Amino acid sequence: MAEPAAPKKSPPPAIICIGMAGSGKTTFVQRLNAHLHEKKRPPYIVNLDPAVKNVPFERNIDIRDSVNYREVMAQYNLGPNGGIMTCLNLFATKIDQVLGILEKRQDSITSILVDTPGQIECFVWSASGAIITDALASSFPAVVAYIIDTPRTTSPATFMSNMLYACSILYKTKLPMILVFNKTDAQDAGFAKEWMTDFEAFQRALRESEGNEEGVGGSGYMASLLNSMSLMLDEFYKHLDLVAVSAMTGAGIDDFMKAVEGKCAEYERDYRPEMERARAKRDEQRVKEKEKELDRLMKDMDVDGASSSRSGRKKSVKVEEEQGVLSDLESSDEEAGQGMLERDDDEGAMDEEEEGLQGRYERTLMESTGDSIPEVLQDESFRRYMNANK
Ligand SMILES: Nc1nc2c(ncn2[C@@H]2O[C@H](COP(=O)(O)OP(=O)(O)OP(=O)(O)O)[C@@H](O)[C@H]2O)c(=O)[nH]1
Repeated sequence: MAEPAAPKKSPPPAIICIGMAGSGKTTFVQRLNAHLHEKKRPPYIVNLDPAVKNVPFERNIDIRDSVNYREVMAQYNLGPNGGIMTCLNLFATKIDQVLGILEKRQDSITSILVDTPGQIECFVWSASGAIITDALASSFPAVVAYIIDTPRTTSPATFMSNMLYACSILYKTKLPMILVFNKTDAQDAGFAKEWMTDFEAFQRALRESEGNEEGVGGSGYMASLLNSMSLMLDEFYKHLDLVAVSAMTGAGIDDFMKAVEGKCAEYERDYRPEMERARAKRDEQRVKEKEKELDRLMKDMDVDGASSSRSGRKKSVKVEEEQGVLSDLESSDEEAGQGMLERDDDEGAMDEEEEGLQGRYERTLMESTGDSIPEVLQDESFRRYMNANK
């Protein structure tokens, strides 16, 4: 009797760490990395912050290997934020290669950790940020870990601002989200849990903050705005998990990993079907547009009636041939990981590149001299010359 097939391993979750500057994203990724290594479940790490100087852990893919932030700023005459966005745009053009590498590795890794730039809007509100998150989410259960600097969120107004930001990220990325209250070694996150679960408690805190230096309580316009926003956020909190951690001491990391498991299940149940529906709609739209364009092209070519209809047919055959060539090119472009530098196997990529150059050189020679392999290429001494010059 045939052996029952081994159960298929579910793809590793992609944990995308997003948060305000200084909230502790890098320290959190470092802590998670150490924790997962300790559990013998090493993660795969992607750094998307082109401006960071030192990253205190080993990365598998680092945006800084593909684009030089300082050079981009100088070359395009950009400021720091423009530089980060342009680096992300350049990196986004290679995202299919990154995915190729990740998919190749997915059986041997247990999670993918993605560190993002501190300039949160450069990532969340840029086209490239959306391309990168969508691409990751299309192949892996993706979860956003929104890192919050707890000691800086204790006043109702800053808490509210942070929650609104989280809310906008949730609606922008449309991915399951975990609120990670970090730095709990310096400030307990009990107040946040209370405010998120007890609307009255938050209202009380708002009233108490009346007259303090932020002046947001009381009966003014700000107070009524905060009141109505907190009502709206009450609904939003139902979709979120809250975990309190300290990236410094490692407290709460187990809770975070449990929350990730829960969110992966949510991703499979709610997000994936929604995403697949959206993708199918997009593909259908694309096919329709292509058909329309082809139709228009055929009409344009059929300008002078029957005499040209024969040549029109010929041309249409040619168009089909050209399309075939195009789709061949597209599919060969999509081959996993070509050109993208993965930190542990870039040498292999170089060999492939050189192979490709020689292949192209030989093909060009063949095209210029006819179909058969030219004698010069059959010549052993020429081959040796080519190899010596590789
Ligand atoms: N007390 C305490 N400090 C922390 C914790 N996590 C991070 N920090 C400190 O917060 C500061 C910022 O941490 P980073 O990890 O660089 O923050 P980041 O969000 O990656 O910063 P950018 O990428 O520059 O936005 C550093 O001084 C860290 O030492 C924590 O859990 N507890």
